[in-house]
Amino acid sequence: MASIFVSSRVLLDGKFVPASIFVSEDGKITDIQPGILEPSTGHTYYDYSDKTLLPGLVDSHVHLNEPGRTEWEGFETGTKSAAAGGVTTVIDMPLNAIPPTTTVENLHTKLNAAVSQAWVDVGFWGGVIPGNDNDLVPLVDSGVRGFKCFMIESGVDEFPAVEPEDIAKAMDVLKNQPSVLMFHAEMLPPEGEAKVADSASPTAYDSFLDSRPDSYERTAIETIVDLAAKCDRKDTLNLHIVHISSAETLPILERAQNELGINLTAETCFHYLTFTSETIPNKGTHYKCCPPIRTKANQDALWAALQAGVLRTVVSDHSPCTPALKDLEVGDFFKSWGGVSGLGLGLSILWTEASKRGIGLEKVSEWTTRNTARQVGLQGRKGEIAVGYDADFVVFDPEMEFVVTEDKIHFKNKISPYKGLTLKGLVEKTYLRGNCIYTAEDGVVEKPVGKLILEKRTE
Ligand SMILES: NC(=O)NC(NC(N)=O)C(=O)[O-]
Ligand SMILES: [Zn+2]
Ligand SMILES: [Zn+2]
Repeated sequence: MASIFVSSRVLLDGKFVPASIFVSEDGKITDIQPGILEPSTGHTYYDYSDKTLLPGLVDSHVHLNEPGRTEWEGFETGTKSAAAGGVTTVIDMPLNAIPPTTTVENLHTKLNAAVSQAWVDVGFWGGVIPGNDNDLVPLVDSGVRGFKCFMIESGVDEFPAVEPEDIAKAMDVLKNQPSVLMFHAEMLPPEGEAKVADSASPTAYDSFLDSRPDSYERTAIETIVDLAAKCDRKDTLNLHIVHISSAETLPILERAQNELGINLTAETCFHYLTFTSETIPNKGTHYKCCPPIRTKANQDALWAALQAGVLRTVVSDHSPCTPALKDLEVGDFFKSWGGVSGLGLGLSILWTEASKRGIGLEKVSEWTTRNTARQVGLQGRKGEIAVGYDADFVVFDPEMEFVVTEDKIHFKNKISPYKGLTLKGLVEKTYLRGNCIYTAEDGVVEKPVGKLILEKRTE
């Protein structure tokens, strides 16, 4: 049956207004009326008149690791934890599953693993590695949303880093495609690897921080911008930097965006906006990620860049592993796997921090939902409450506080620096294409109704 959702606070076009949303049987928004309408015959009526209704989040950077490293994460646990956090769409990264998503055949191996295990809608990134330039267009045609490459070792052997020549080739192939080329932007600077004192303790966070300095990120992004500036069709080439951690990159991004005419967007992550290096304990390897979490002053500059629009999206970069690989007992930052787990906690995390800074929930939604949907080419379908869009909703209580205890964590390995924090803002219910997929009382529904997103991008 068709349905009506009503609320006094619906996020419509960036503003909270009272509205009634009509949803068709197949889960599309067919009409939006101002104000709170009465129930009408022929419609199931969902009364959230005292609640806040947001569009379902689109987390464009998650590693689900299945098949091949399903003990790290999997489609079932990953998408359930997304559902529990109001995330109705995730886009899976091309690495850490075996095989990596670098050929159409490998994509199909992943799709076979994902099918009937999607509690939310799942899209896929492809990967660029040395020598797979002939695989890129077939992957675009098979529906990948774009491609990630590494400019430094990725941590897994089957996903090697690219050289500038490989990037130039990929730019040339993708410049006329409806796609986006994305970069793990850390690269050794001309002076070589950062020197960490022999006496530095491997369990001290500062030793790790010193080993991945700002100059790695600056060097990578300068290289990308130089290569893009040389591309003959930079007007049709979409580029994106994943997980920006260093504020020293911001002037380079701004110049590329505003002066060089390069279509370059960039994201940062929940953890860079929440944690600071000054307060990470020694042996705290659950905070280890690459690039690393930096200083408080650096973090303030990332917040300012979001508000200025230099950074446009905030994502989880959920990159989990098994407890043994985190090396928590010894706490050696150089041996531990790099990656922070936080899938599904993002809305509450970001709202907790934003509200301390006097930033509205409208902005939080824009960065995690509307802008991420655009980045992955799902504008017109995901990321907003608007006619013609999927009826993906979060019923959110912005005032309710909760402690992140293990029972609130739905991902497979419950290792996370967010554990124990008090967060503000509770996801009460999540709807995917008009179907309730999560309630705070009863948890995630039994049967998955998520779809694999494989339609080719249009831009
Ligand atoms: N192999 C990885 O999953 N790496 C990830 N690891 C992080 N961010 O620490 C990433 O996205 O680069
Ligand atoms: Zn990365
Ligand atoms: Zn990642």
